[in-house]
Amino acid sequence: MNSVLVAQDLGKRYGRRWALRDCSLEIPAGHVVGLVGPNGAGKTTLLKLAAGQLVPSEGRLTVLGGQPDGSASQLAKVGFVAQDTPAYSGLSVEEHLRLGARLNPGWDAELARDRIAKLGLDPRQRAGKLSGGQRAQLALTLGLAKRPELLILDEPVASLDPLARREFLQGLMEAVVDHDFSVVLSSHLVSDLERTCDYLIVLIGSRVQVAGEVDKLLSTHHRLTGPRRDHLPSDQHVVSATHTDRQSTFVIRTDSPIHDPSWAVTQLTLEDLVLAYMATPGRVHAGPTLEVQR
Ligand SMILES: Nc1ncnc2c1ncn2[C@@H]1O[C@H](COP(=O)(O)OP(=O)(O)OP(=O)(O)O)[C@@H](O)[C@H]1O
Repeated sequence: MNSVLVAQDLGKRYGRRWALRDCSLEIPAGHVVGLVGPNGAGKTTLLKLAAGQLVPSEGRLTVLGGQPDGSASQLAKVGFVAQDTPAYSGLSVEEHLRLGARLNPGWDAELARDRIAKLGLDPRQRAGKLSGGQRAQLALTLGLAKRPELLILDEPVASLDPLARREFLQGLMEAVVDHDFSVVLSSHLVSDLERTCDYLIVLIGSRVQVAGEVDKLLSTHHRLTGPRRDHLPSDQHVVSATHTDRQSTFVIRTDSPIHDPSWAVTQLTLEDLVLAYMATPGRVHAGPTLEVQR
């Protein structure tokens, strides 16, 4: 597998406090990857480490085959759009583009100019006077015009209204089609990820709970609803379980078809799947009775 990022026992500590610890994961190339997890899971820390903005306290991290050490060659390969879509408020749009050109050897001036024109942004307007959506688009333009092999976006659309979010993500997707690069995108807005991402990682407490291609994840996770049972067989990977007095609902992960007629089997949306992992991270239930044909 060609990987854009490989982390092994990666950790980052601030004083005595670990922001990320024992994090191991591998992100394959050629995907738009959605990174989700609850507040404080370590997503921003992981993404900043990958972008070379933080130095690991322990473990190993390889991004595009190199160390994210802040070197010019590594910085040229990785674009980073940070959480607060930063821009220099006193600089105009045009000045941002000029700065981008000066700082990035692979700068695609035509892409940047075309994008700004298409967005209808006035090149003379100061970034501080742009709307949140326009500032996010400017930050995305700066990230794209670097022509990175990997573009990392940390909750870029969190503060945008639904239309601005859609336009931002559409712009991102068009750029991926045109220029063929890998993307890692963190967001709490799973419905946005559902439209955008083809690979998902759920990170909780620094640990990957589940990772894989979205289609595959959706086809191997099922919701079972039926008469109350406290447990499923120990070989079942139970992601979550909820019970009323008379009814049980399990979310399970399996490649096999389910033939037990006492279960109503329904498919999950990506949001259901993420919530199932977030509700009961890492829990695997054991016990009797589920007929699964192998
Ligand atoms: N500069 C810092 N100093 C001390 N602790 C920090 C620092 N940055 C992050 N942390 C802590 O590290 C943990 C992980 O933070 P991080 O921002 O990586 O999580 P996150 O998953 O991105 O959260 P959110 O979804 O809220 O953005 C949190 O407990 C946070 O308080």
